[in-house]
Amino acid sequence: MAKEASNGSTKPPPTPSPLRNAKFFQANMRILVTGGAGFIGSHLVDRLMENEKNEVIVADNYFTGSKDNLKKWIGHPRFELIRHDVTEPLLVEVDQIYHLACPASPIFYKYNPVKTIKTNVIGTLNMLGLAKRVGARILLTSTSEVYGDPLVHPQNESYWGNVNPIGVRSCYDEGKRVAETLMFDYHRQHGIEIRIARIFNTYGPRMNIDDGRVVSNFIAQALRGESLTVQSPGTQTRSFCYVSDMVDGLIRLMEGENTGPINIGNPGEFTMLELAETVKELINPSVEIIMVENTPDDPRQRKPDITKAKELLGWEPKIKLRDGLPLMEDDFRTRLGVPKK
Ligand SMILES: NC(=O)c1ccc[n+]([C@@H]2O[C@H](COP(=O)([O-])OP(=O)(O)OC[C@H]3O[C@@H](n4cnc5c(N)ncnc54)[C@H](O)[C@@H]3O)[C@@H](O)[C@H]2O)c1
Ligand SMILES: O=C(O)[C@H]1O[C@H](OP(=O)(O)OP(=O)(O)OC[C@H]2O[C@@H](n3ccc(=O)[nH]c3=O)[C@H](O)[C@@H]2O)[C@H](O)[C@@H](O)[C@@H]1O
Repeated sequence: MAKEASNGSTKPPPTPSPLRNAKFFQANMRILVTGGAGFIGSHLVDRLMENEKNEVIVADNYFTGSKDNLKKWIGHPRFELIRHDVTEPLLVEVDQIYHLACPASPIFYKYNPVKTIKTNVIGTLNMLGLAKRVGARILLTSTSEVYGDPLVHPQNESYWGNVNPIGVRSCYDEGKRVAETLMFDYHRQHGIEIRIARIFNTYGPRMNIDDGRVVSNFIAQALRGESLTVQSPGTQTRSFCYVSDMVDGLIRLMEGENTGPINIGNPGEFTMLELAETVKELINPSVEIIMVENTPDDPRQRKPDITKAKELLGWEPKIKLRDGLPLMEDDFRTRLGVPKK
């Protein structure tokens, strides 16, 4: 049983699938990754596939993800890729579910907000229903956006947040808040084994080139020789975690004994102007930095308090921003066809 934050009595977890006792059952761990064709999901799949005891099933509707991210596993006997939208029920027999499916870049989650909230609410309900039916443990990738425009800094998990319920970001941040609520209600009411990660801004290879998020925007702009677009006022802060650190944190959370929510992120905090200056210095000193208009409800500051992750998961990030940016640059150069001089 998970140790923590149950906020009330819980039922014991449901018994796992009868397949567990079947005569021809293989001792492999079957793992479903929703959103596994996306940025974080595909890196997670790479790590899970390294373990020969794991069978991995990816369910993705390819809204922001791509088969390309998984091409090295297509056809592998321990890997299966399903075109599936999580707003529809899914019937598979699995032991663990990493539930990532949801567009993450503000440009994409605001593109069809009704679909985004359906993905967060109905999609999470469907995955919890699946977890209940087969007795699987389920991990939700929630977000630091549940803290909204935070009035507490840095943010720890006991902060309830400052979120606009009717703004243009609400489909995502309120959607994730409901998803967290559903996770805890299924845990208390049905004994489902849950894990909640509150992910802070993550970057790395395989982000969509035109993803719209700040790190990928600045790197693509620097490589194309375009001006770096800092959205005003430029003093807003974010804390950036390299994707391999993130994947390590997610797996530790899934394998550990704590429900969470647990912040997973890198506490190194930068203003967007500082980030632009760093990208300019490291990638293309000849580009300009320009100030452009911002979007509504942009959080002014964000930095994770990772005390819980350190104590409960023995996790902390290893890769500093200055070391992670060049790793991402190499991947973007290859995809944009811009060789190093
Ligand atoms: N990258 C970050 O900085 C960050 C920060 C906080 C939380 N998260 C969370 O982590 C998860 C992964 O984020 P990412 O950065 O890899 O984003 P991403 O957009 O690259 O990946 C999301 C994946 O989910 C798929 N998807 C979207 N809607 C779906 C649906 N209805 N049914 C099935 N698949 C669907 C997409 O096609 C894509 O492959 C998301 O849940 C996101 O909210 C990410
Ligand atoms: O980590 C999180 O919890 C959330 O963070 C991000 O949302 P956001 O921080 O707004 O991400 P970006 O779009 O990358 O913006 C970061 C900052 O950069 C600024 N920005 C963005 C793009 C750009 O070209 N220039 C620029 O200055 C934005 O105004 C914002 O202040 C992710 O996109 C969400 O998926 C995720 O859940």
